[in-house]
Amino acid sequence: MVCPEIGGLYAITPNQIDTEGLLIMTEQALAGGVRLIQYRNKAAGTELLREQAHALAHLCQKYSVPLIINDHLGLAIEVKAAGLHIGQTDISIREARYWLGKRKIIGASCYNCLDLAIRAEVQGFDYVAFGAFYASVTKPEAVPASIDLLHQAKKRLLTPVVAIGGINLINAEILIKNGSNAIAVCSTLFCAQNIQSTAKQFSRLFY
Ligand SMILES: Cc1ncc(COP(=O)(O)OP(=O)(O)O)c(N)n1
Ligand SMILES: Cc1ncsc1CCOP(=O)(O)O
Ligand SMILES: [Mg+2]
Repeated sequence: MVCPEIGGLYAITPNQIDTEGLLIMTEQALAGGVRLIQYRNKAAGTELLREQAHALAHLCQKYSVPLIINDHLGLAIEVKAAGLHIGQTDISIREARYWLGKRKIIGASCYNCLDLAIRAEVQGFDYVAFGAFYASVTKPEAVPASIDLLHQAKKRLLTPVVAIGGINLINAEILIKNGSNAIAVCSTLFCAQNIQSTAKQFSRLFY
């Protein structure tokens, strides 16, 4: 499936336990032109995940920006999110598609592996994500991916490509020039002094 919604700055939320703070930061990112939000919180328990996902769904609706939930299918269904991001150790696309239906966005982590992405396209994922392209403070254990992988992916795939991992305002340009449809960013965006202006600067790289 070719999905026109996947492009531009894709914000990955940080492990924030203060919901009010998370909403303030996310709203600044949205005001700066973020095109997709992924709710990812590896530190939250079930109740906090539910509270934050509901609050983010409401906020994203206000800005008409799709909210993608990381890992948790049930949560994506509960908050009527626009989609789900799944890694290789998460649930299968078959199960995710069965519960979410054709109209939701389902993204796949393909790490540094073109074969995974080719398979993901056949299986009907809406985007494939590669990375980490650069050292990530959010996920230091992520496997490194090369720019050459982007070239190969663009030759072989129709599915939009998302680049992730240690992306900042300098290296983002290289990833975009080499074929990334979207760049997924957590720390450079959410640790910025001015989140809105940082989001704007990332967004401008796409036009
Ligand atoms: C856009 C995007 N790309 C990759 C990932 C990583 O997903 P996964 O491999 O499942 O690891 P966790 O994020 O769950 O730690 C992602 N979340 N988003
Ligand atoms: C979830 C994930 N997968 C690979 S790197 C990463 C984290 C991205 O965050 P940052 O932009 O802070 O490196
Ligand atoms: Mg995961």
